[in-house]
Amino acid sequence: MTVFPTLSDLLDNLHVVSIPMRVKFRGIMHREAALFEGPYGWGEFSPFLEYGPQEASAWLASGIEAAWEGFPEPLRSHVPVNATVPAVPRSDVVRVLENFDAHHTVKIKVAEHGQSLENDLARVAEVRKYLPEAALRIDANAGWSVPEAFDALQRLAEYNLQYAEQPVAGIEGLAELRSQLRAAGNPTLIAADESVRKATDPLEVARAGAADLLVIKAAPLGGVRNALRIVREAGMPAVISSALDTSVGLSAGVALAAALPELPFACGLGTGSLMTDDVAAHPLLPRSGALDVRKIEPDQGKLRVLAASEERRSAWVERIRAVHEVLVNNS
Ligand SMILES: O=C(O)CCC(=O)c1ccccc1C(=O)O
Ligand SMILES: [Mg+2]
Repeated sequence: MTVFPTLSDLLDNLHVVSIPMRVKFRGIMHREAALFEGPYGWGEFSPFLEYGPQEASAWLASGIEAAWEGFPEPLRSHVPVNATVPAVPRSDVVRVLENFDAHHTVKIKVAEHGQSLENDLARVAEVRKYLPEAALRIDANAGWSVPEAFDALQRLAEYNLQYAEQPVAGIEGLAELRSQLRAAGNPTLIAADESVRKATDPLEVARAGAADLLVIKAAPLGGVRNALRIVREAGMPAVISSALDTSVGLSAGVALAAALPELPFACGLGTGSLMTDDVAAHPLLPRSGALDVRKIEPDQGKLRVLAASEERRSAWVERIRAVHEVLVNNS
């Protein structure tokens, strides 16, 4: 990065927000995010709370890129997005879907800790019953073993899944599952998510031929330009997805999706619909199943209403201090 803010540049106009969610996701009901303004606009820093400074440093680099460098030129004006159904009980599926304005593509979370395959099958069946024509994809967040994933994907074959995202942990597991499915005549495509965004080398999946496509998130990959380079070098189709960000963070994902030469699948950037509120006066919410490519500025009133407690703000200031130091030492 050519331009790099000091710690006080980041802290001088820091806003920490806590946004209530409509539905539990990754076990949380409130999403916290730190936002800051630089010469090019606003950036977001919102690594999940369990991430240490090293892992979180890519997220800070992404927020800094947005605020101190801006985004590359877009190649399109709209980005089609999927609806996302968290691992809710079957009885909540329709309520969740109703929060999304279009349903051409739906991603359904499965293999949640403490649930059974029967819960997953019921959830997918409920989505299909409500949306007979939608393209369906599942995301197991590495929650299955290879035999469990094989069994689950055989039982889900009747839904003609668009793809299965990170069905198992690890690149070897993905490759093994993929060849078992093909040998059994099951054509379900395999997408890698955690195996890209949490890997020491994000290109390893591509080299190993362990997946058919990549799920790419701007923040954990260090920002839009770095993610663009990874997609280019991987030479594989990419689906851009959110990290459950505010509209500021989502706008980095949208900028990334808009700058990709090819965008064959709907992106997982419609997650604003899972939140009760947002920092922008006009949040990045899907219209007719797509997001506009546009710049996002938080609204001062929203920042006030959604402000986190003093205690949580201090925790984020400490976190930024530690993560900024990692970036400085790595540069
Ligand atoms: O891709 C989507 O539809 C929504 C984004 C999503 O699922 C997600 C959001 C936050 C953290 C992890 C994930 C994930 O893809 O695993
Ligand atoms: Mg995923």
